[in-house]
Amino acid sequence: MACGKDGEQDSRIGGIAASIRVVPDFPKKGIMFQDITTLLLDPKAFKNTVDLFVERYIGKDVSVVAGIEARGFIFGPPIALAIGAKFVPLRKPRKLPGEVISEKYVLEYGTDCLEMHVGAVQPGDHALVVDDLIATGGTLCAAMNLLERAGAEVVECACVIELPELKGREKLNGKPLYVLVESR
Ligand SMILES: O=P(O)(O)OC[C@H]1O[C@H](OP(=O)(O)OP(=O)(O)O)[C@H](O)[C@@H]1O
Ligand SMILES: Nc1ncnc2[nH]cnc12
Repeated sequence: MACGKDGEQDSRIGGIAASIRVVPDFPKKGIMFQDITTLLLDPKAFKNTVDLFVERYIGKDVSVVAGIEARGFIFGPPIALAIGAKFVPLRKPRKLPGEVISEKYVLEYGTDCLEMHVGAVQPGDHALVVDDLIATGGTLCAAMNLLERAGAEVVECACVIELPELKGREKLNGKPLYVLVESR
């Protein structure tokens, strides 16, 4: 969770958490869907979200922000622009036109695959992986595998929301994960 130097929660977190709508039983029964589209409707909450990430990563030698399709494409690019890093989209299969590397993974509700353009990331790049949410951690794991296969060092993963009961953090092989809010 985002805390200040004295360990207290940043005062912006409450507004961010309150702006996220929770939709029960979407897209199927038993899933409490964390809907960030309502956060995007609140310019103050959206700006505070991006600012909190930028404040954490500016000046930290991050050379690439990798955003995960689709919702990582909302938060990743403004962070990349603000910290002076390149943005690399990690896309669902058959969307990227160039040569790709692929990683399959298991989701809370199904399976999927992520692809990255060969050459987008170089050995020696320092990567930050950005997504809206970590559930089981499978998506972030696949993203990190792609970046590491390309020779990058993954510095950290950053998400707006964590579903702690799914223990996705434990799947990240000790890689640090920074989140702003826990699911309600
Ligand atoms: O931690 P995990 O269990 O892997 O799940 C997290 C992923 O699930 C959601 O994306 P989804 O696959 O639903 O795709 P979308 O963003 O295209 O809707 C979310 O945006 C994360 O990317
Ligand atoms: N509960 C959830 N809410 C939103 N996105 C998700 N992706 C996986 N689980 C999710």
